[in-house]
Amino acid sequence: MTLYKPKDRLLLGGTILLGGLSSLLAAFVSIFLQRVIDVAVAGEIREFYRVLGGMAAFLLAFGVISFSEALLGKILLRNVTRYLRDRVFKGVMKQDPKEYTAQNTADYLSALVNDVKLVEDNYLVPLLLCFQMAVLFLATLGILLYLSPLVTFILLLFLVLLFAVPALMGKKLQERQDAYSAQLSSFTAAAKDFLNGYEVIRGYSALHCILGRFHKVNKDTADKKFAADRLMAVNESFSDIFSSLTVIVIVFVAAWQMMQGKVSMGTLLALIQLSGTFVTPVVILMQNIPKIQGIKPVMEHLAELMDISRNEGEDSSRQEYEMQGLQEAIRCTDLTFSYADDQKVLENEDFLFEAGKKYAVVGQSGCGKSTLIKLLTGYFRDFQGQIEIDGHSLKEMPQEEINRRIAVIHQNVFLFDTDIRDNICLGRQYSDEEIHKALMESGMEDFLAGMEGGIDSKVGENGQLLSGGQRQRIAVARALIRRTPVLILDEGTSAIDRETAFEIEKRLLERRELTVITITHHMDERLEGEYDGILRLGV
Ligand SMILES: Nc1ncnc2c1ncn2[C@@H]1O[C@H](COP(=O)(O)OP(=O)(O)OP(=O)(O)O)[C@@H](O)[C@H]1O
Repeated sequence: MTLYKPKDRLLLGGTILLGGLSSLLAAFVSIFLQRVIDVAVAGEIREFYRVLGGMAAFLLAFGVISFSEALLGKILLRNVTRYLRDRVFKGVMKQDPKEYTAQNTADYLSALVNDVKLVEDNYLVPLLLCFQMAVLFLATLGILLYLSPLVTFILLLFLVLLFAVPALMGKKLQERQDAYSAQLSSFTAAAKDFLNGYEVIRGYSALHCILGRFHKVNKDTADKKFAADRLMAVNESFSDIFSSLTVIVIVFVAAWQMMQGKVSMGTLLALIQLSGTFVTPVVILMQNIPKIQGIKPVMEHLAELMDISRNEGEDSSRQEYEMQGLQEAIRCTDLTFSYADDQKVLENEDFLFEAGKKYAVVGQSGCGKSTLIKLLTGYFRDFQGQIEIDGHSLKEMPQEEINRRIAVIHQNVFLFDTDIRDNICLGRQYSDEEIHKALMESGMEDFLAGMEGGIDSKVGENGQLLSGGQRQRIAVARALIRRTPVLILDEGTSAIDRETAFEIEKRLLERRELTVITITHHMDERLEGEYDGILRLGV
């Protein structure tokens, strides 16, 4: 899985380099310490000031390098997490509808929020730290070897034993991290569900029951995290014991060597100081290596979501579709479709929707009317039989080409949490005239006149600041402004009062160039005569 853009690789290299350099400098503090003590014991005052000056310059360089390294590290984290979220989001949105709906949207949310955070905390930060600590460790080892080979040899014996611990725990921790990540996803799904159900919970006094469910999923999540943390605790306590033991060993062995006259007072103090810089990297490496090993399943999950690189074929087939609009007809031949293998929703259906004509599709609830729309608009393409738009097979048509020809006004309108204008234009540029026309045709002007912010009024989360009818009129305007030659109304005016709905539909049916397909349970009898064909599904 690629975590970095090419320019971030440079950043990573720079961070590692500076991190290594600052660790190297940190290890050399002990040499200054040794020098200053030995000079002081010998009473060499001039040499004492020289060492002091050197120390000041050294600290300055150390500060600059350490700050630059910290800053580069933060920039790297920002870039990588941003890049990861962008790629996961893009990958998820590019899935085909069947793949997309196979998982709960909370899974995607959890990947974007929790899993990316886990990668930051348990992979990126530890990885940078480990590089830095590895350099610090090697530098310390070199200096230790120079000051006292005996102490170094004893410490190395400890190490062999200590690195066995994270290696043994890595796999178990990986399993527990994986379980925690999956549980976080379930937690997000449940919390999202309960929060969305606020009105039902209040209206049916279901709070007690929902609190119980929340308590359970919350407890399971905390337990899964604790299971992983418990393993980390073993690791952490082992590290603490090791730290104390190392210092004790160094002090005793070095003091014994001093009594033998083999090391100076300065070397003894330098060795004591080095015990810190020897222990710290080892402890940090011990604590972080299992984290890095444990994050593998989370990274694999993110990689799966990112790597859905579907070729939507927008450019490759543009030539073929130069003909704009709908010239002749949409023809469905022997159309069969099922969601599950054993249950056919549509079976051997034939339809012809000719350009400029008006059709009503009627049928009882559950007979497959909305499914037919999903097939006509290329949402599901794994049907049997044929759908052709002006002779072109819809299965091979790029989505963009289908969207240029067909717009749907859905019964359940989704509105983004922005303003009315944005919900109509959906990121495209339209002239004031085009917007005005769409507002008029969708019957929106009346209700906009009563709103202080007009078309720039906020709609709230999924349009909750508006009424159902107002939301539906926005959906009508959203479809009309695209000026597609085909308009499908999936009960698209059911939330609007009868008279306004009649007016809107009548106006649409009067537009000669427009092909209209209305899906409805209740056809206004005044409009029946306006249709060129009434298709009955499921009879
Ligand atoms: N995403 C889906 N996965 C599985 N089955 C589905 C899915 N969507 C719809 N169905 C099933 O397909 C059948 C047809 O559903 P569809 O929504 O097309 O009916 P409809 O005629 O539009 O119904 P209504 O008039 O009540 O809106 C139903 O039995 C429904 O349970």
